[in-house]
Amino acid sequence: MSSQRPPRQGSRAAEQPSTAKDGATPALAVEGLSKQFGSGADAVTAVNDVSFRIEQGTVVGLLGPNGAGKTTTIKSILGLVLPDSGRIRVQGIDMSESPRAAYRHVDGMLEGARNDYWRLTVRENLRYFSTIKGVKPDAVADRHERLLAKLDLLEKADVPVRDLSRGMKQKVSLASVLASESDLVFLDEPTLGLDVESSLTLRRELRRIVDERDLTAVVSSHDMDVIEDVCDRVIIMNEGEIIADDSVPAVLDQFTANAFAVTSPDITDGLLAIIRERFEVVEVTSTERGRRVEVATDSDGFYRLLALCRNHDVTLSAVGTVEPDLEDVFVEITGQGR
Ligand SMILES: Nc1ncnc2c1ncn2[C@@H]1O[C@H](COP(=O)(O)OP(=O)(O)OP(=O)(O)O)[C@@H](O)[C@H]1O
Repeated sequence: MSSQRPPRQGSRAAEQPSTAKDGATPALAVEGLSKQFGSGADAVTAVNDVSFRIEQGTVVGLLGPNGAGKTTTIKSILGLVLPDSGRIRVQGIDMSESPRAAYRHVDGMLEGARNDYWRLTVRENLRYFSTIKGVKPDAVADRHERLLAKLDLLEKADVPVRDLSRGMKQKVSLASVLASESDLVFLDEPTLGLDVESSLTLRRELRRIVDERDLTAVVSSHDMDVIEDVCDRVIIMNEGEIIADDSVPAVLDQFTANAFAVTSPDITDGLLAIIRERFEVVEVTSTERGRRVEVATDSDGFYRLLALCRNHDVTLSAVGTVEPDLEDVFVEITGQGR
């Protein structure tokens, strides 16, 4: 897994060398990408001068509220949308100069699915998607078997895709993308519609396969657990622009805790009412150690809360900060929920 740390927010192509510091060509380099839909008063700028690069072996989460420009960015890279301006290079190959050579490296699964052939069996789909990428399926048959095993699809390998459950179809979609031997894959909502356990398995296997094959992946998901579990880095878009670009821990580190929690069996309804009057209570839960009250406040407020508890003879069984997760960070910087 790559440990590269990209530049902070607002990096621009002009400031970036064409190769990474260690001399390696990035798996993907997007420079000054812009796309407007419509014209005149109805014009919508979907993507506005977006630049980023992704080193080989990195998994990047692409996030943003609805209409942020994620799909337009991905579709531009996949050649499904013609950008107004900008340069896209895959493994150093310019997409507009040598599209065929560039597309050999790229594959994607859009909107939680890809066009698997429903009449073909699972195994046949994998062979088909290898073939269209110019890979001889017999040469990678062992790899396909391992992929099917990892995604728990072996038992269904000879079943036509149309006869599978939704979750299984989802896994076949993912397997087909991974079977194509592309080294840059776009996965849009890879866990959409999966139950909790299947989602967990898929996340774990996806990460393992990516590491094993040194793949580069761009993952777009409304499920922040997917991003936190699978991604090394996160790019957040809003209104067609990149507003954050950093490793997942660094993005989280930019936000200090702004919520605190106290827990005690001594927190009575009366005290809770006083706390509610003085603080913004986020959540009250019952725990084995007593009532847990979470308040949104800064550290000064937290000390006032502790003093209030002390004055009411409350013996605290737990106190602590509530660390922000990616969901909190996302809401904070985009001002919108998912
Ligand atoms: N084919 C199109 N014609 C006109 N406007 C479009 C078209 N495709 C996208 N847009 C507009 O461009 C903007 C960015 O859309 P895009 O689909 O790229 O956003 P997104 O971040 O993928 O959003 P979502 O999470 O809802 O899929 C939106 O305002 C959208 O309405």
